[in-house]
Amino acid sequence: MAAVNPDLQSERDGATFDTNKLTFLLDGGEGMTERRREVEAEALADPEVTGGPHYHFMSRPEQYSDAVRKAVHYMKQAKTGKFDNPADAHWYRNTLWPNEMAPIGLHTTMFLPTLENNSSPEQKEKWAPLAKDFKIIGTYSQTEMGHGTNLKALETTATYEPELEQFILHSPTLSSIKWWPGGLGKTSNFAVVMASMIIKGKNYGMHPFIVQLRSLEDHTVITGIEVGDIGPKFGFNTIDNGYLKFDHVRIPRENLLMKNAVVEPDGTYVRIAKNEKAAYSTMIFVRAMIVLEVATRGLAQACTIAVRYSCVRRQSELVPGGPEPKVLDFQTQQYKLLPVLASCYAYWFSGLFIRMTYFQINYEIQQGNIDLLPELHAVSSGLKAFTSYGSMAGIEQCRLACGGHGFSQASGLPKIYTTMTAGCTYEGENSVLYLQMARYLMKSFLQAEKGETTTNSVAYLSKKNLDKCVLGATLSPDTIIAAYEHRAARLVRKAGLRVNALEAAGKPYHEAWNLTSVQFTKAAEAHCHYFVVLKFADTLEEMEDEAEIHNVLLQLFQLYACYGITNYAADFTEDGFMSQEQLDMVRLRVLDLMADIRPNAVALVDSFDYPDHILGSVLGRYDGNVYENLYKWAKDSPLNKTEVHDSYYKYLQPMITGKSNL
Ligand SMILES: CCCCCCCCCCCCCCCCCCCCCC(=O)SCCNC(=O)CCNC(=O)[C@H](O)C(C)(C)COP(=O)(O)OP(=O)(O)OC[C@H]1O[C@@H](n2cnc3c(N)ncnc32)[C@H](O)[C@@H]1OP(=O)(O)O
Ligand SMILES: Cc1cc2nc3c(=O)[nH]c(=O)nc-3n(C[C@H](O)[C@H](O)[C@H](O)COP(=O)(O)OP(=O)(O)OC[C@H]3O[C@@H](n4cnc5c(N)ncnc54)[C@H](O)[C@@H]3O)c2cc1C
Repeated sequence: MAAVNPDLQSERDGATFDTNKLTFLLDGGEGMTERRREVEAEALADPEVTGGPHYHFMSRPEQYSDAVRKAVHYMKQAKTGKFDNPADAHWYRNTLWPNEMAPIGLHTTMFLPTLENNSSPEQKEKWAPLAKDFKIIGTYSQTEMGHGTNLKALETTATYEPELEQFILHSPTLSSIKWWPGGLGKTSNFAVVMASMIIKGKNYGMHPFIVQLRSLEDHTVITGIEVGDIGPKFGFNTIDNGYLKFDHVRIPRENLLMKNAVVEPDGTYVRIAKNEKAAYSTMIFVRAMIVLEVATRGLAQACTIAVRYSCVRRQSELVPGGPEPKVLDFQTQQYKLLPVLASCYAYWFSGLFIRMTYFQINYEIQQGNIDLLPELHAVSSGLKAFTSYGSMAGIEQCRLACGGHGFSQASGLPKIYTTMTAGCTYEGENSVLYLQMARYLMKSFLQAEKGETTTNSVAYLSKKNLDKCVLGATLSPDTIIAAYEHRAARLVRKAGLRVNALEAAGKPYHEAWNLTSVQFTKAAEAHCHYFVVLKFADTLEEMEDEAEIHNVLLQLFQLYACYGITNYAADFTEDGFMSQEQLDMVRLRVLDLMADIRPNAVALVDSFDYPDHILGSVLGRYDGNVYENLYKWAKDSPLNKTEVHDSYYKYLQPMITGKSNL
C-alpha cells in the first residue's frame, strides 16, 4: 500500500478521539462493525466484485450488462444461504454495487417484502421461497406514465371474471402504461403489479397482484404483455427502469395477494386489514430505510471525499507570503463543509431511530395492533423527505467545495449525487410526503386546541411552550430542543389557524388546505428539523463512558442546531421568541464551533469507515495520494487509447488538410 499523504496523516495524528469507537456507535455496536468489515473484506478480495470493467469508461448498455453479471454472482452466493442475515446481504450488495442500483434491487427491497407482508400464509409459502432462491426475479410495478403520486387514480385494471376465476389485467390508455419500476425493462420475469380491482363493475381500488412477465425458459415475453426499458436517465445507469403494457392478460384469482383483502370465487370481496391503506405497507418500509441507507450514506460518502480532499488540496495564502494552506483552513471552506458534516451525523442518528422504530411498529402491526401506523407513516414520510433533500443539497455543496476536480467523475461525487437525488422523488415525491405529514400535524394541532394530549413525535404540540427563548452561550441541548419545539409548534399552529380562518370565511376545506399548503410544507419541515435535533440529543444522552466522542458529537450537535437557527432565523425571531442578541450569539457560535471541530474533521469522516472501493473517488482516497491517481485516471480514459482519435480522420482532417486517410 502506498504511503499516506503526510497532509492527511497529520490530521489523523491530531484527532482527539478513537475513530474506531465512533464507528462502533454508528454501526450500532462493535459486533456489527466487525461483521460488516468481514463481509466487506470478503467481497473486496473477490475479483468478481472489484475486478470488472471500469464503471465510468463503459457505455450504459455495458454498465447494465456488467451489473447483471454481478447480480448473477450475488444470486449464486445468496442461494447457498450465505446472506440469510439481511444485514450481511445489505453490506455485500453495497460493496458489489457502490452507489449503483442493482438490476435486482427492486427484487430484494420491494418485491420480496411485498410477497412476505401482503400474501396469505399459503401464498407466502408458495411464492416467497421461489423469490428468495431467485427461481423467479421480480419487481414492484406501481407507477404509471400518468400517475405516480395519486394512487387512487391508477388506471391499470384487474377485472374479475367469476366464471373462470380469473382477473384480466389491462392497460386501457397510454397514460396507464406502467412506467419506472426498477429491473422491469429487461431483468425481471415476474412483478407485483398494483392495479385497480374491479368486481361486477365496482372499483375496489389499488391491490397487489403477482404476475408472470417473461418465460422462465427463455425470457421471452408472455403473450399480451409488452415490456421494455424506458431509456437513459439522470443516473441509475445500471438498472433497467421499465415500462409495461397489458392487453387483457389473464391471471388466476389466487394471484391477488390476499393478506389484506380476499376475493372469493364468486367475486365476493372481503376486506381483512383493519386499515384501508394496508396495501401501501411496502412503501413505508422503503421510506423508513431510505433515511439511513440512501440519504445519510450518500451524504457521508460525499463528506468523506470533500473533507479529505480539502486537507490534501493546498491553494492560495492565509499568511501573506506564507505557504499555501490546506483549503480546509479557510473559514469559508469550513462553512461549506462542517455544517454538512454535522447534518450527516444528525441524519444518521435519526436513520438508526426510524429503522428500529419501523421494525418495532411493523411487528405490532403484524400482530394486529395498528394504533401506531399513522405515527409511523407520518414520521417515515417526513424524515424521508427531510433527509433526502438535505443530503441532495449537501452532496452538491461537497462537490462545489472540491473546485474543478469535483466536476470530474474521478471525484466520485456525480455518481453519488445522481444516485442519491433520485431519493427525493421515488417512494413518494418529497412535497407530497411533507403534505402527508402535514395532515398528521393538522390533526394533532386540532387535538391540542381541544386540550387533548398529543403523543409520540407530536407530544410537544400539546405542551405549554416557552414564550421566550432561554438559549445561552453554553448551548445546552434542552434549550436548543425548546427553541426548535417552539418554532415547529408555532408554524404548525399558524398553518392550522389559517386553514380554520379560510374555512370560517367560506372556503371549502380542500381549498383552504391548498391555500395553506406552502405554510404546511414549511411546518412539516420545521417539525422534522426539530425531530432530528431531538434524536441527536437523545443519542448524546444515551451515550456511555466515551468522553472524547461525546465531546466531539456535542460540538457537532451544537453546530447542526446553530446552523439551522441561522438559516431559518426569521422562524425563531419574528414572533419575538429569540432576541437579536441571541441570534447574533448563535451566529458567532457557529464560527467558534467550526474552529473547534476542524482538527477532528478527517477523523469524523474516517469514522464512517468507507473502503475506497465504495467511495469510488480519486479525491477521497484514504491515502490522500490524489494527484498521481488523477493523472493515472486521465491516462486510462478511453479517448486516450489512440494517439489520434478516429474523429480526426472523419471530420477534422478533411477540413484542415482537404483530404482524408479513412
Ligand atoms: C444493520 C443493517 C440492517 C439493514 C437491514 C435492512 C436492509 C434493507 C436495505 C434497504 C435499502 C433501501 C434502499 C432503497 C432503495 C430504494 C429503491 C426504490 C426505488 C423506488 C421505488 C418506488 O418509487 S415505488 C413507488 C412509490 N410510490 C409512491 O410512494 C407513491 C406516493 N403516493 C402515495 O403514497 C399515496 O398516494 C399518498 C400520497 C400517501 C396519498 O394516498 P391516498 O390518496 O390513498 O390517501 P390520502 O392522502 O387521501 O390519505 C388518506 C389517509 O391515509 C393515510 N395514509 C396514506 N398513506 C398511508 C400509509 N402508507 N400508511 C398508513 N396510512 C396512510 C393518510 O395519512 C390519511 O390519513 P388521515 O385521513 O387520517 O389523515
Ligand atoms: C429513479 C426512480 C426509480 C423509480 N422506481 C420505481 C419503482 O421501482 N416502482 C414504481 O412503481 N415506481 C418507481 N418510480 C416512480 C416514483 O415512485 C414516482 O415517480 C414518484 O412517486 C413521484 O410520482 P410522479 O412521478 O407521479 O410525480 P408527480 O406527482 O407527477 O410530481 C410532479 C410535481 O407535482 C407535485 N404534486 C403532485 N401531486 C401533488 C399534491 N397532491 N400536492 C402537491 N403537489 C403535488 C409534486 O410535488 C411534484 O413537484 C421511480 C422513480 C424514479 C425517479
